[in-house]
Amino acid sequence: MTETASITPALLVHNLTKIYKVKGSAPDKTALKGINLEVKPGSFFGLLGPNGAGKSTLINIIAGLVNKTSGEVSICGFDTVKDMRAARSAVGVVPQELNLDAFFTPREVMEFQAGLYGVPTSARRTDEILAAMGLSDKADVYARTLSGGMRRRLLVAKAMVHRPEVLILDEPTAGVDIELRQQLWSYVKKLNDEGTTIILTTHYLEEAEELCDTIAIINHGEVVACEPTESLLSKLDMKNVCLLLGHDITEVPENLKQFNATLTHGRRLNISYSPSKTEMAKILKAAADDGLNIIDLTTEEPDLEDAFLQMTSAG
Ligand SMILES: Nc1ncnc2c1ncn2[C@@H]1O[C@H](COP(=O)(O)OP(=O)(O)OP(=O)(O)O)[C@@H](O)[C@H]1O
Repeated sequence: MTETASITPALLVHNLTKIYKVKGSAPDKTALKGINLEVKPGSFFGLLGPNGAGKSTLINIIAGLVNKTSGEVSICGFDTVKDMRAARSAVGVVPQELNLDAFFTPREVMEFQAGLYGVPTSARRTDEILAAMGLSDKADVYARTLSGGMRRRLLVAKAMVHRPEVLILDEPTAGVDIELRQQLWSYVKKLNDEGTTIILTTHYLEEAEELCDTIAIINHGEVVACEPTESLLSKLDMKNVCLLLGHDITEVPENLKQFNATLTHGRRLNISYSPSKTEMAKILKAAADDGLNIIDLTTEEPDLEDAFLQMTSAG
């Protein structure tokens, strides 16, 4: 099926600016410099960027917690200002802070939230969501007795109460151990498979690489990249090759020095190169001219960490 321009984006951000007014003589802080973003419905979208890049500001504007300075944001076609109620019902946000009322139980948190969003009792899924988050046996204990990981999962459960079409997860796995992280992801993936659009901010690049079909990188309040994960990675003009030798050497041989080869072990040479500028055949010829006996060769593609560093190092 060909995509048509008429599909309503899950999230549309147009020319969005945020300037924080700072008290006193300090200059105002521009956190977002006219950014544009489009998230397709059903996408698993990653929002990455170094600390202070503007991710939280963006998420808080989408969630209606921070006022924008200029520009437009719409969720599933609803403008966050003109159609505020509809926009808010279309989105669920899992915040970074573990802000839960200590004297509510998970069941009460869920029921209270369902009430706030007007979810009829017959349509509530408190037990189902708590079970999916591994919280069934904690459903009736005070939130203050829950561990950090459990609180995080309760916040995810809470954000899902009104079945939002778009779920935003702001650093959801910070402080969550590996096993529970897997559990969280399997539930979030299931929601995504069922059609929920997921927007994720994370510092775990491998997590974004594994989960997200599209990734935006934001730096200094600007979007520096936004494209399908695979094409983002394939654009990186960098590859690593590792040569395993049949004999020990003590230093990088003469002909391979031009490729900035490094000796990581008596029999292992690593070379990073740009495929567009250097042909592998040239590296192999240099190695042969150096009289090296290569018994094995492995190549490595760049990962998201490389992309991230490359895209954010310019600023
Ligand atoms: N209330 C505020 N008043 C003034 N400046 C602010 C305020 N909130 C954020 N900023 C500034 O705006 C910029 C963007 O901050 P933001 O929290 O959105 O970044 P971030 O990408 O979410 O970072 P992190 O990954 O650390 O959460 C930063 O320079 C920050 O200091």
